[in-house]
Amino acid sequence: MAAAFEHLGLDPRLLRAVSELGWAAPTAIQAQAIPAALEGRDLLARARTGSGKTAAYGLPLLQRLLRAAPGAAAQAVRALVLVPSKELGQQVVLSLRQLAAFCAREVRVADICAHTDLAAQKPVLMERPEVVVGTPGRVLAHLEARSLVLRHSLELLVLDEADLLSGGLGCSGGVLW
Ligand SMILES: Nc1ncnc2c1ncn2[C@@H]1O[C@H](COP(=O)(O)OP(=O)(O)OP(=O)(O)O)[C@@H](O)[C@H]1O
Repeated sequence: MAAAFEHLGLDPRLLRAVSELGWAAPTAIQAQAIPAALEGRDLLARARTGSGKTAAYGLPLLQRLLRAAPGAAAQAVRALVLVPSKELGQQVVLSLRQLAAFCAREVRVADICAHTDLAAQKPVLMERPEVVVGTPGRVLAHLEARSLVLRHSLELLVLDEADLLSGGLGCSGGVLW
């Protein structure tokens, strides 16, 4: 039987969010992935659709950002989640915000997936959110415009639905989901 969420070493604020969502126990992918990710290991995970992969990376990602939260003066983008479509991105943002509901001040999640004017998204990034969720095209455009700077602050990279992303990125490493 899978371990209870309480036995995974998660921050009480994350446990409270999980409880509010009514989740009784981790799914199989969550029970396997969360302890390994909390140890800081790079992961490549695959599970069927609807198996709870978003929280499998989302919970350890949030935990890591909470565990070593720098002071407000050092605010910067620390985690990047790349998604293949804006629709998936919106789902991921919603899930991460639900999981971060009780630490929303410490960990802010920005959505730059929408295909709106770049200038309209810049204020979101100027807030220096800890987590950015975006499609490769949008992220690249913001990097080129220097409205997104990752070089000195990025700690965590997630490639969600990496099989759909990899053609566009030509990637062969990182944290793949
Ligand atoms: N431990 C859990 N207990 C109950 N429900 C859960 C649990 N973890 C996730 N869920 C719910 O299961 C649903 C599917 O989760 P999620 O979207 O993360 O799956 P997924 O594996 O990423 O799916 P997809 O491959 O379609 O993106 C969501 O509604 C989520 O809230």
